[in-house]
Amino acid sequence: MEKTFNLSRREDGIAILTMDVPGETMNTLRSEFGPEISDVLAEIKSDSSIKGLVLISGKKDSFVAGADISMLDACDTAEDAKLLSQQGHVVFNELENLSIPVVAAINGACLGGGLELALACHQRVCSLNSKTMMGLPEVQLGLLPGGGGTQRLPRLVGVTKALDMMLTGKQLRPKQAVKLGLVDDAVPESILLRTAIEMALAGKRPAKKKKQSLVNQLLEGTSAGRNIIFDQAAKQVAKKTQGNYPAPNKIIDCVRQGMTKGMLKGLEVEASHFAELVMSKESAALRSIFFATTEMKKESGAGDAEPRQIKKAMVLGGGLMGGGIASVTTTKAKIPARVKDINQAGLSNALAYAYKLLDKGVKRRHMTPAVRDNTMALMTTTTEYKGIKDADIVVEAVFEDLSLKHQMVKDVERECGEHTIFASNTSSLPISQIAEAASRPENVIGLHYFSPVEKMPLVEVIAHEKTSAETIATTVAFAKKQGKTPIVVQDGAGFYVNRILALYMNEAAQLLLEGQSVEHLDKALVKFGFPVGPMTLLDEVGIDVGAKISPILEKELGERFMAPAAFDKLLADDRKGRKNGKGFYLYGGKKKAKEVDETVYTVLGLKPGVDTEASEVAQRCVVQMLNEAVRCLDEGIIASARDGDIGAIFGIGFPPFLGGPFHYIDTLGSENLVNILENYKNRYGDRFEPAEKLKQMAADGTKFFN
Ligand SMILES: C[C@@H](O)CC(=O)SCCNC(=O)CCNC(=O)[C@H](O)C(C)(C)COP(=O)(O)OP(=O)(O)OC[C@H]1O[C@@H](n2cnc3c(N)ncnc32)[C@H](O)[C@@H]1OP(=O)(O)O
Repeated sequence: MEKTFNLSRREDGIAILTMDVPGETMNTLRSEFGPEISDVLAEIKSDSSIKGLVLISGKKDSFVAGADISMLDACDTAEDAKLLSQQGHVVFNELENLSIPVVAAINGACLGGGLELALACHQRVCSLNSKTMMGLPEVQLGLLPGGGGTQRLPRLVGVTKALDMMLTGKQLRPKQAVKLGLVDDAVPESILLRTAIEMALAGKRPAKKKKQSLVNQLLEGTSAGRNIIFDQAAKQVAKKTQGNYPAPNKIIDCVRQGMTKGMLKGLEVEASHFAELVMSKESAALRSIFFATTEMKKESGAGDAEPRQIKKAMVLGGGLMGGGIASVTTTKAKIPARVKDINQAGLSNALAYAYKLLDKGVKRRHMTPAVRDNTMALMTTTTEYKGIKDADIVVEAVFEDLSLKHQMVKDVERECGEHTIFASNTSSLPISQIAEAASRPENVIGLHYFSPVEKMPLVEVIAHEKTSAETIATTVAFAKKQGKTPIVVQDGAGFYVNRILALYMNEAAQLLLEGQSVEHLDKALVKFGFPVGPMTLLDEVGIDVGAKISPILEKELGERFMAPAAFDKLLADDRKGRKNGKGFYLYGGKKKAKEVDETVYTVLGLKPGVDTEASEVAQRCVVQMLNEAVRCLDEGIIASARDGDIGAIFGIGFPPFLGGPFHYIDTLGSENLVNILENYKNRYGDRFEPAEKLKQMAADGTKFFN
């Protein structure tokens, strides 16, 4: 069998240990490597000519991406998982206890177990390659660093900073890693190996400890101080996770026990907690998201169709969405974008949007002002159709007005090339209706972004029946370059995400009209696992936007989408939400905590105070979303349950620890869900009628995923 580890000796006594997993694009750690690495370590220990060791990756732009997540997925019992962690401890401890200096030379992704491997080395040097990132992202998989990271990281960089890294899963760039003390140096890739060799030749040295503030020294230097840190961290975790994610508290416990009772005890606790988490339903759900998104990265969205290259883009409309789209096009995809608006204000907004994003990078020191300015030069502006003949794609982001979009289709076909794609960012209008104005309908497609564009990872690529496969593939590739996760959905009012969101929001509105308070509603859905509650979301998206979409959905999809009429009173009272400082909440005040605008009850003629059990409030809203998601799958709006899960999680923040609507239905059981819906139908009306596909699955006892 081809080897993963290759040991080469130099005349100066430094040995180079190269890790290169055969046939893989990334190095990952697998238990099967155990015997091989143990043999290599034995060889090193027995060879007195070896004066030092440098560990490096044989992969381009990647050090080690962590433990093989598929290996973790294959664990049948907690004991299996515990053994994996303990194996890692044995190898990493043996590496750390070598008498010769061991230096990790890091280029590219160094994540999870990969960073734990580097932490077991005596020193670390990384390249300044833009792909060099270091972090312990296990918490994002519902796990914790099971290769000694919960013990070595706090001892290297301090408890506070170690907890911050492990509880957020943040990935550090080279200079950030040097500043933190995670690595000893960051050098150009061309001299990485040479630098590591020099460090090894210089002999074993204690890692450069970064000076800590007096407060931190006091806090971290005493058990009482550390307990304050741990208790504070636990409070923050409780607030952020609402108790829905077990990993963070176990990370805190590993660090607490290790710092209190010693590293040996800490490693023992780490292996036990790691094992429990590997077998947890939350981690299984989060791992399924990793596998799904990794699989989607390789899909064109249109079978074998080859995407055309996008060398230049145009964005019509420089407002909130247009500005965001132009910004991610230039700052992420590095594709020139020409923004057209009817006035300078819109153009200035787009420029300011991009500059603000880039300047944040300069302030955080991971971008130079020159890079910022060169990237800004990729964005040009115009109030006329000039300089766009060579645009490969035009993204339209103007008002939801069909006649206006028809005019733009005609303008683009007149002013641009015959292959130029017209991609509409419409959030509700069927693409087939927009394409009616096109003489080349095969070039017309929907490309629906979510606000804020630079943060929300999802885009919906909406094909109407005449959209060509090449147009789909090209649009999907364009979105991926922008750093987006695209799902291809079929044409239909509201597409997928807004369609399932609409019923969820309507149910929240019904609950409000029944007397639930705004804050009770929002707290109930945040407790369930959403990032924000429905009333906050409506304020953020815009009450006027929601009011515009509802009648379109009702007309196309039926009266279950009819929004409560009382909500018209909100618009009559000019309540649009955050955008005009008047909605369900107060805006512009000095208080940090958001306050409900109590006058909203007067406008709606309500006296709140019913406040039913939060779990039922949440369930009524969520089962509406689940039921409609099943209808979307049944109608072919989404191609798979996988896409439906990713769309809901990445588009509206459906709780990731539940794996998405379809994983959640499997967890609930379709029969159980049908019973819940039937019960609500009897109590609250036909809008809870279970989807036909769901009833069939309940009868057949089938699941969406095996
Ligand atoms: C011991 C404990 O501490 C437990 C752990 O270490 S848990 C694992 C922690 N590591 C991670 O969470 C990192 C996961 N990977 C990524 O975030 C990304 O893959 C990347 C940032 C490393 C690289 O991203 P990108 O350049 O976009 O490449 P892909 O995501 O497409 O990945 C390329 C192929 O590598 C496979 N892969 C990457 N990481 C892992 C992993 N940890 N386990 C298994 N496989 C991994 C990925 O599936 C791709 O494989 P393919 O065959 O090419 O499709």
